[in-house]
Amino acid sequence: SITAEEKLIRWIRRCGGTVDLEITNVSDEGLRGAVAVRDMNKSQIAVHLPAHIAVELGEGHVTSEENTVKLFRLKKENSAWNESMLPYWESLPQAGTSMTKQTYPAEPLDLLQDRILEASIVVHSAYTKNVYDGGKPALIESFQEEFPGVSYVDFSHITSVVASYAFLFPNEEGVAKRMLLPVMDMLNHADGTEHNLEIMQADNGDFYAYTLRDIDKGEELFHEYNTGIRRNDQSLFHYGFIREHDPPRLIAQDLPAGNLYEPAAYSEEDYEFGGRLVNKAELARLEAILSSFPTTEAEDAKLLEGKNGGWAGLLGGRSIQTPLERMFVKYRMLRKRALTEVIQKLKDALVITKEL
Ligand SMILES: C[S@@+](CC[C@H](N)C(=O)[O-])C[C@H]1O[C@@H](n2cnc3c(N)ncnc32)[C@H](O)[C@@H]1O
Repeated sequence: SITAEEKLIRWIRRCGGTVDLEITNVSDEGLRGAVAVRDMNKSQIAVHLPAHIAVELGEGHVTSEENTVKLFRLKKENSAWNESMLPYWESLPQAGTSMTKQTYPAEPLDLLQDRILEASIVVHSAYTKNVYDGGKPALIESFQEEFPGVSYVDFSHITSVVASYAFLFPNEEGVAKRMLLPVMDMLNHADGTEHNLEIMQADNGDFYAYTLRDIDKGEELFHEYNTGIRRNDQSLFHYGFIREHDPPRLIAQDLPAGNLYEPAAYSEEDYEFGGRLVNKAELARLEAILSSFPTTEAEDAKLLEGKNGGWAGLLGGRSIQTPLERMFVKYRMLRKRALTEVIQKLKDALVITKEL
Protein backbone atom coordinates (compact mmCIF):
# COMPACT_ATOMS: atom_id res chain seq x y z
CA SER A 1 0.00 0.00 0.00
CA ILE A 2 1.54 3.28 -1.04
CA THR A 3 0.82 6.60 0.60
CA ALA A 4 -0.94 9.57 -0.97
CA GLU A 5 2.40 11.40 -0.99
CA GLU A 6 4.14 8.60 -2.90
CA LYS A 7 1.24 8.48 -5.37
CA LEU A 8 1.61 12.21 -5.88
CA ILE A 9 5.32 11.96 -6.65
CA ARG A 10 4.84 9.02 -9.04
CA TRP A 11 2.06 10.89 -10.82
CA ILE A 12 4.24 13.99 -11.27
CA ARG A 13 7.00 11.83 -12.73
CA ARG A 14 4.50 10.21 -15.10
CA CYS A 15 3.44 13.70 -16.15
CA GLY A 16 7.06 14.48 -17.12
CA GLY A 17 8.26 16.20 -13.95
CA THR A 18 11.16 15.42 -11.66
CA VAL A 19 10.94 15.23 -7.87
CA ASP A 20 14.13 14.89 -5.84
CA LEU A 21 12.61 15.06 -2.41
CA GLU A 22 10.54 12.97 -0.08
CA ILE A 23 7.37 13.99 1.75
CA THR A 24 7.48 12.88 5.34
CA ASN A 25 6.96 13.84 8.99
CA VAL A 26 9.31 16.65 9.95
CA SER A 27 8.32 17.37 13.55
CA ASP A 28 7.24 15.69 16.79
CA GLU A 29 3.80 17.22 16.31
CA GLY A 30 3.41 15.32 13.04
CA LEU A 31 3.94 18.24 10.67
CA ARG A 32 4.37 17.05 7.10
CA GLY A 33 7.14 18.52 5.00
CA ALA A 34 9.78 17.83 2.35
CA VAL A 35 13.31 16.51 2.89
CA ALA A 36 16.23 16.07 0.50
CA VAL A 37 16.75 12.48 -0.65
CA ARG A 38 20.40 13.09 -1.60
CA ASP A 39 23.17 15.64 -1.10
CA MET A 40 22.66 18.59 -3.40
CA ASN A 41 24.88 21.45 -4.49
CA LYS A 42 23.83 25.05 -4.74
CA SER A 43 21.68 25.89 -7.81
CA GLN A 44 20.46 22.33 -8.39
CA ILE A 45 16.90 21.49 -9.32
CA ALA A 46 14.97 19.73 -6.54
CA VAL A 47 11.61 19.78 -8.34
CA HIS A 48 10.61 20.37 -11.95
CA LEU A 49 6.90 20.72 -12.55
CA PRO A 50 5.48 20.76 -16.08
CA ALA A 51 3.18 23.75 -16.62
CA HIS A 52 0.14 21.62 -17.51
CA ILE A 53 -0.26 20.20 -14.00
CA ALA A 54 -0.30 23.61 -12.32
CA VAL A 55 -3.77 24.98 -11.54
CA GLU A 56 -4.23 28.63 -12.46
CA LEU A 57 -6.64 30.54 -10.23
CA GLY A 58 -7.53 34.24 -10.14
CA GLU A 59 -5.40 37.37 -10.14
CA GLY A 60 -3.35 38.37 -7.12
CA HIS A 61 -5.94 40.72 -5.62
CA VAL A 62 -8.78 38.17 -5.80
CA THR A 63 -9.92 36.74 -2.45
CA SER A 64 -9.31 33.10 -1.59
CA GLU A 65 -13.09 32.61 -1.34
CA GLU A 66 -13.46 33.76 -4.95
CA ASN A 67 -10.57 31.54 -6.02
CA THR A 68 -12.25 28.62 -4.32
CA VAL A 69 -15.45 29.21 -6.26
CA LYS A 70 -13.30 29.30 -9.39
CA LEU A 71 -11.63 26.01 -8.42
CA PHE A 72 -15.02 24.33 -7.83
CA ARG A 73 -16.14 25.55 -11.27
CA LEU A 74 -12.99 24.27 -12.99
CA LYS A 75 -13.48 20.87 -11.37
CA LYS A 76 -17.16 20.72 -12.32
CA GLU A 77 -16.76 21.95 -15.90
CA ASN A 78 -13.94 19.57 -16.79
CA SER A 79 -14.47 16.21 -15.19
CA ALA A 80 -11.72 14.47 -17.21
CA TRP A 81 -9.19 17.02 -15.98
CA ASN A 82 -10.58 16.78 -12.47
CA GLU A 83 -10.15 13.01 -12.59
CA SER A 84 -6.60 13.30 -13.95
CA MET A 85 -5.67 15.58 -11.03
CA LEU A 86 -6.86 13.09 -8.41
CA PRO A 87 -3.38 12.30 -7.03
CA TYR A 88 -2.98 16.01 -6.38
CA TRP A 89 -6.36 16.50 -4.70
CA GLU A 90 -5.63 13.48 -2.52
CA SER A 91 -2.30 14.93 -1.38
CA LEU A 92 -4.01 17.96 0.16
CA PRO A 93 -4.99 18.05 3.83
CA GLN A 94 -8.32 16.55 4.91
CA ALA A 95 -11.22 18.73 6.04
CA GLY A 96 -10.78 19.76 9.65
CA THR A 97 -6.99 19.78 9.51
CA SER A 98 -6.19 23.07 7.77
CA MET A 99 -6.40 25.82 10.37
CA THR A 100 -6.28 29.40 9.17
CA LYS A 101 -8.38 32.57 9.40
CA GLN A 102 -11.16 30.85 7.44
CA THR A 103 -11.41 27.79 9.66
CA TYR A 104 -10.34 28.54 13.25
CA PRO A 105 -13.20 27.62 15.59
CA ALA A 106 -14.46 30.65 17.56
CA GLU A 107 -14.47 28.97 20.96
CA PRO A 108 -10.72 28.86 21.85
CA LEU A 109 -9.83 32.23 20.29
CA ASP A 110 -9.80 33.99 23.68
CA LEU A 111 -6.77 31.85 24.57
CA LEU A 112 -4.77 34.12 22.25
CA GLN A 113 -5.18 37.02 24.72
CA ASP A 114 -5.14 39.20 21.61
CA ARG A 115 -8.37 41.02 20.89
CA ILE A 116 -7.17 42.41 17.57
CA LEU A 117 -6.13 39.06 16.18
CA GLU A 118 -9.28 37.43 17.56
CA ALA A 119 -11.51 40.07 15.97
CA SER A 120 -9.66 39.83 12.66
CA ILE A 121 -10.23 36.07 12.58
CA VAL A 122 -13.92 36.44 13.47
CA VAL A 123 -14.41 39.04 10.73
CA HIS A 124 -12.61 36.92 8.19
CA SER A 125 -14.52 33.71 8.94
CA ALA A 126 -17.74 35.70 8.70
CA TYR A 127 -16.71 36.78 5.20
CA THR A 128 -16.08 33.15 4.20
CA LYS A 129 -19.51 32.16 5.56
CA ASN A 130 -21.09 35.09 3.79
CA VAL A 131 -19.75 33.97 0.41
CA TYR A 132 -21.03 30.44 1.04
CA ASP A 133 -24.46 31.75 2.09
CA GLY A 134 -24.77 33.82 -1.09
CA GLY A 135 -24.31 37.17 0.64
CA LYS A 136 -21.84 38.17 -2.07
CA PRO A 137 -23.85 37.79 -5.30
CA ALA A 138 -21.05 39.49 -7.22
CA LEU A 139 -18.91 36.41 -6.50
CA ILE A 140 -21.53 33.69 -6.70
CA GLU A 141 -25.26 33.88 -7.30
CA SER A 142 -26.17 30.87 -5.20
CA PHE A 143 -23.47 28.59 -3.89
CA GLN A 144 -25.88 25.82 -2.84
CA GLU A 145 -27.61 25.81 -6.22
CA GLU A 146 -24.37 25.76 -8.20
CA PHE A 147 -22.66 23.20 -5.98
CA PRO A 148 -25.33 21.15 -4.25
CA GLY A 149 -23.88 18.85 -1.63
CA VAL A 150 -20.82 20.96 -0.84
CA SER A 151 -21.08 21.67 2.89
CA TYR A 152 -19.84 24.81 4.57
CA VAL A 153 -17.16 22.73 6.31
CA ASP A 154 -15.86 21.65 2.91
CA PHE A 155 -16.08 25.12 1.40
CA SER A 156 -14.21 26.81 4.25
CA HIS A 157 -11.67 24.00 4.29
CA ILE A 158 -10.89 24.29 0.57
CA THR A 159 -10.73 28.07 0.96
CA SER A 160 -8.24 27.65 3.77
CA VAL A 161 -6.14 25.34 1.58
CA VAL A 162 -6.32 27.68 -1.42
CA ALA A 163 -5.26 30.58 0.81
CA SER A 164 -2.35 28.78 2.41
CA TYR A 165 -1.14 26.54 -0.45
CA ALA A 166 -1.42 28.70 -3.59
CA PHE A 167 1.56 30.58 -5.01
CA LEU A 168 1.60 33.96 -6.69
CA PHE A 169 3.22 34.06 -10.14
CA PRO A 170 2.86 36.34 -13.15
CA ASN A 171 1.34 34.50 -16.13
CA GLU A 172 2.48 34.89 -19.77
CA GLU A 173 0.81 38.29 -19.97
CA GLY A 174 2.64 39.41 -16.84
CA VAL A 175 -0.52 39.37 -14.71
CA ALA A 176 0.03 38.09 -11.16
CA LYS A 177 -1.99 34.88 -10.75
CA ARG A 178 -2.58 32.47 -7.89
CA MET A 179 -1.35 29.02 -8.83
CA LEU A 180 -1.65 25.65 -7.16
CA LEU A 181 1.64 23.81 -7.69
CA PRO A 182 1.49 20.10 -6.81
CA VAL A 183 4.26 18.87 -4.47
CA MET A 184 5.86 22.34 -4.33
CA ASP A 185 3.06 23.15 -1.91
CA MET A 186 4.34 20.43 0.43
CA LEU A 187 7.29 22.68 1.31
CA ASN A 188 7.12 24.43 4.65
CA HIS A 189 7.99 28.06 5.22
CA ALA A 190 11.24 29.50 6.54
CA ASP A 191 12.67 32.97 6.14
CA GLY A 192 15.97 34.79 6.44
CA THR A 193 18.91 32.46 5.97
CA GLU A 194 16.85 29.38 6.89
CA HIS A 195 15.09 28.84 3.59
CA ASN A 196 17.06 26.80 1.12
CA LEU A 197 14.87 26.64 -2.00
CA GLU A 198 13.58 29.22 -4.42
CA ILE A 199 10.76 28.61 -6.87
CA MET A 200 10.75 30.16 -10.33
CA GLN A 201 8.83 29.82 -13.56
CA ALA A 202 10.75 29.30 -16.80
CA ASP A 203 9.81 30.99 -20.08
CA ASN A 204 8.01 27.84 -21.27
CA GLY A 205 5.72 27.99 -18.20
CA ASP A 206 7.29 25.09 -16.26
CA PHE A 207 8.12 25.54 -12.57
CA TYR A 208 11.44 24.82 -10.90
CA ALA A 209 12.46 24.65 -7.25
CA TYR A 210 16.22 25.11 -7.05
CA THR A 211 18.63 25.06 -4.13
CA LEU A 212 19.98 28.31 -2.70
CA ARG A 213 22.94 26.58 -1.05
CA ASP A 214 24.48 23.13 -0.58
CA ILE A 215 22.01 20.79 1.12
CA ASP A 216 22.66 17.48 2.89
CA LYS A 217 20.56 14.38 2.38
CA GLY A 218 17.81 14.35 5.03
CA GLU A 219 17.70 18.13 5.50
CA GLU A 220 14.26 19.68 5.44
CA LEU A 221 13.58 21.84 2.41
CA PHE A 222 11.93 25.24 2.85
CA HIS A 223 10.98 28.21 0.81
CA GLU A 224 9.87 31.63 1.90
CA TYR A 225 6.09 31.94 1.40
CA ASN A 226 6.19 35.70 1.61
CA THR A 227 8.03 38.31 3.61
CA GLY A 228 4.83 39.44 5.34
CA ILE A 229 4.75 36.41 7.67
CA ARG A 230 7.92 37.00 9.63
CA ARG A 231 5.83 37.70 12.72
CA ASN A 232 3.66 35.24 14.60
CA ASP A 233 0.38 37.16 14.40
CA GLN A 234 0.72 37.16 10.62
CA SER A 235 1.76 33.52 10.21
CA LEU A 236 -0.95 32.38 12.63
CA PHE A 237 -3.63 34.37 10.82
CA HIS A 238 -2.70 33.43 7.26
CA TYR A 239 -1.05 30.02 7.63
CA GLY A 240 -1.94 28.51 10.99
CA PHE A 241 1.54 28.25 12.46
CA ILE A 242 3.84 30.16 14.78
CA ARG A 243 7.56 29.87 15.29
CA GLU A 244 10.14 30.50 17.99
CA HIS A 245 12.40 33.16 16.59
CA ASP A 246 15.87 33.85 17.92
CA PRO A 247 15.89 36.61 19.03
CA PRO A 248 12.12 36.67 19.65
CA ARG A 249 10.12 38.95 17.35
CA LEU A 250 7.38 41.29 18.45
CA ILE A 251 4.04 40.69 16.81
CA ALA A 252 3.40 43.37 14.20
CA GLN A 253 0.71 45.19 16.15
CA ASP A 254 2.98 45.69 19.18
CA LEU A 255 5.16 47.96 17.07
CA PRO A 256 4.06 51.60 16.82
CA ALA A 257 3.14 51.37 13.14
CA GLY A 258 2.49 47.72 12.48
CA ASN A 259 -0.58 45.74 11.59
CA LEU A 260 -1.65 42.26 10.64
CA TYR A 261 -1.69 42.91 6.91
CA GLU A 262 1.54 44.84 6.40
CA PRO A 263 5.16 44.18 7.21
CA ALA A 264 5.85 46.49 10.17
CA ALA A 265 7.39 49.90 9.48
CA TYR A 266 9.47 49.62 12.66
CA SER A 267 11.53 46.69 13.83
CA GLU A 268 13.33 45.40 16.91
CA GLU A 269 16.58 47.07 15.79
CA ASP A 270 14.93 50.43 16.39
CA TYR A 271 15.13 49.70 20.12
CA GLU A 272 18.90 49.46 20.16
CA PHE A 273 21.16 52.31 21.25
CA GLY A 274 20.79 55.11 18.71
CA GLY A 275 17.55 53.60 17.37
CA ARG A 276 14.52 55.70 16.53
CA LEU A 277 12.32 54.11 19.21
CA VAL A 278 14.69 54.73 22.11
CA ASN A 279 12.61 56.98 24.34
CA LYS A 280 10.74 56.75 27.63
CA ALA A 281 7.28 57.07 26.13
CA GLU A 282 7.92 53.98 24.01
CA LEU A 283 9.15 52.12 27.10
CA ALA A 284 5.94 53.03 28.92
CA ARG A 285 3.84 51.92 25.94
CA LEU A 286 5.49 48.48 25.77
CA GLU A 287 5.35 48.02 29.56
CA ALA A 288 1.63 48.84 29.51
CA ILE A 289 1.02 46.14 26.90
CA LEU A 290 3.03 43.58 28.86
CA SER A 291 1.25 44.27 32.14
CA SER A 292 -2.20 44.07 30.53
CA PHE A 293 -2.24 40.28 30.06
CA PRO A 294 -4.21 38.12 32.49
CA THR A 295 -1.35 35.58 32.72
CA THR A 296 2.44 35.86 32.71
CA GLU A 297 4.89 34.23 30.35
CA ALA A 298 5.91 31.82 33.14
CA GLU A 299 2.30 30.82 33.78
CA ASP A 300 1.78 30.17 30.08
CA ALA A 301 4.93 28.07 30.02
CA LYS A 302 3.58 25.98 32.91
CA LEU A 303 0.33 25.41 31.05
CA LEU A 304 2.28 24.20 28.03
CA GLU A 305 4.27 21.81 30.19
CA GLY A 306 0.94 20.16 30.93
CA LYS A 307 0.79 21.25 34.56
CA ASN A 308 -2.86 21.98 34.22
CA GLY A 309 -4.00 21.08 37.73
CA GLY A 310 -3.58 24.28 39.69
CA TRP A 311 -3.42 26.37 36.58
CA ALA A 312 -6.69 25.45 34.94
CA GLY A 313 -8.29 28.38 36.75
CA LEU A 314 -6.25 30.72 34.60
CA LEU A 315 -8.27 29.55 31.65
CA GLY A 316 -11.61 29.93 33.35
CA GLY A 317 -11.56 26.34 34.56
CA ARG A 318 -10.55 25.00 31.16
CA SER A 319 -7.45 22.98 30.51
CA ILE A 320 -5.60 23.14 27.22
CA GLN A 321 -5.91 19.95 25.28
CA THR A 322 -5.90 20.26 21.54
CA PRO A 323 -2.86 21.16 19.43
CA LEU A 324 -4.74 24.31 18.40
CA GLU A 325 -5.24 25.38 22.01
CA ARG A 326 -1.58 24.73 22.69
CA MET A 327 -0.60 26.86 19.72
CA PHE A 328 -2.80 29.72 20.94
CA VAL A 329 -1.24 29.62 24.43
CA LYS A 330 2.24 29.40 22.90
CA TYR A 331 1.44 32.40 20.73
CA ARG A 332 0.70 34.60 23.73
CA MET A 333 3.71 33.22 25.60
CA LEU A 334 6.09 34.05 22.73
CA ARG A 335 4.49 37.47 22.40
CA LYS A 336 5.24 38.20 26.07
CA ARG A 337 8.75 36.84 25.71
CA ALA A 338 9.43 39.21 22.82
CA LEU A 339 7.98 42.16 24.72
CA THR A 340 10.10 41.34 27.79
CA GLU A 341 13.29 41.13 25.75
CA VAL A 342 12.63 44.31 23.82
CA ILE A 343 11.75 46.20 27.02
CA GLN A 344 15.10 45.11 28.49
CA LYS A 345 16.94 46.18 25.34
CA LEU A 346 15.19 49.53 25.45
CA LYS A 347 16.04 50.02 29.14
CA ASP A 348 19.69 49.26 28.43
CA ALA A 349 19.73 51.83 25.63
CA LEU A 350 18.03 54.43 27.84
CA VAL A 351 20.65 53.90 30.55
CA ILE A 352 23.37 54.69 28.01
CA THR A 353 21.60 57.89 26.94
CA LYS A 354 21.13 58.71 30.66
CA GLU A 355 17.36 58.91 30.28
CA LEU A 356 16.85 56.16 32.87
C1 LIG B 1 1.83 25.01 1.71
S1 LIG B 1 1.48 24.00 3.08
C2 LIG B 1 2.99 23.15 3.41
C3 LIG B 1 2.79 21.66 3.53
C4 LIG B 1 2.01 21.19 4.74
N1 LIG B 1 2.88 21.08 5.91
C5 LIG B 1 1.36 19.86 4.46
O1 LIG B 1 1.68 18.88 5.10
O2 LIG B 1 0.48 19.79 3.60
C6 LIG B 1 1.32 25.25 4.29
C7 LIG B 1 0.96 24.77 5.67
O3 LIG B 1 2.03 24.03 6.24
C8 LIG B 1 2.20 24.37 7.61
N2 LIG B 1 3.52 25.04 7.76
C9 LIG B 1 4.25 25.62 6.81
N3 LIG B 1 5.42 26.10 7.28
C10 LIG B 1 5.43 25.81 8.59
C11 LIG B 1 6.36 26.05 9.64
N4 LIG B 1 7.50 26.68 9.43
N5 LIG B 1 6.03 25.62 10.87
C12 LIG B 1 4.87 24.98 11.10
N6 LIG B 1 3.95 24.72 10.15
C13 LIG B 1 4.22 25.13 8.90
C14 LIG B 1 1.05 25.28 7.97
O4 LIG B 1 0.00 24.49 8.42
C15 LIG B 1 0.72 25.91 6.63
O5 LIG B 1 -0.61 26.37 6.56
